[in-house]
Amino acid sequence: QGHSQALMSSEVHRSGDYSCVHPPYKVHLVSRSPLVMYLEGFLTAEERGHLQELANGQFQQSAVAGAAGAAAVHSVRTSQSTTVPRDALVRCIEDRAIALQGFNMPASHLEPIQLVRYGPAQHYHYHTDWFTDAAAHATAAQGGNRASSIFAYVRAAAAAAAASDTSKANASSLTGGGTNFPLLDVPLRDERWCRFVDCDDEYEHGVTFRPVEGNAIYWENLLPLEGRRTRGDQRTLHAGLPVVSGEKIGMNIWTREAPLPPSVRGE
Ligand SMILES: O=C(O)CCC(=O)C(=O)O
Ligand SMILES: [Fe+2]
Repeated sequence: QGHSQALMSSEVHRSGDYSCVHPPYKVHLVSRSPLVMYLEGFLTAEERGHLQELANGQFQQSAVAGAAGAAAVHSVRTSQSTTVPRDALVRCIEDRAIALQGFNMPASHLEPIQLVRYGPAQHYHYHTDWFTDAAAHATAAQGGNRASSIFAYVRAAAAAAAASDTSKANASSLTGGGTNFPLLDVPLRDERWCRFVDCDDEYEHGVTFRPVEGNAIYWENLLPLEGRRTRGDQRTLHAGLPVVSGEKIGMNIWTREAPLPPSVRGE
């Protein structure tokens, strides 16, 4: 009796034998300005496994938005990426991203969830998630700019060995691959942070988050100007540092200022 009441009062969506049950993740404030929050346990092991299945065989060389407005494959981002189709589990993660941001933003503000994969030596050089070339990428018709980012660690492990491959190279666990925010001026002095951030890092280098499976970083990309105008916050500059060994898979959820056109958002 108590059990079924608990199920009824929490939000449970069913689709086939899948139920959307949000994990009780913990939020740790990293910075008030820019707003950065650390989300411990944002993705469950089931979700991480399912996301990797959806992406299996789909990864392609990542594109970077180029100055001419065309997506260009560029050495600043040597990882591979893919968007994932929106099934019941992916919708569950989207619901969580909306709830985190105050419930009242429609799902149409969310870009399709993107996964990004890095092998040894692969990295994403310093960039902002907000578009610096707003005229090309952030018009009202395109949903405006990227108001917030959620970056989660889906996989941080030894590379999945090919069945035929017994070499030791594939067996080494993930080293490197942190997410560095060089302009984030927040000395995280409590040693409890050291599970999540690189406490050995030089003070001048801002904050480097360790790739910890299931955990995520949330931050806001834009600062208000007068009226409804906004500008990008340069302090959100960040990089995916080079992976040294193993494999890293991350998940991006980008929230736009306004609804995306259905052609971008999908169903
Ligand atoms: O890989 C990382 O740690 C960061 C990735 C990133 O910033 C992005 O995909 O926009
Ligand atoms: Fe980024």
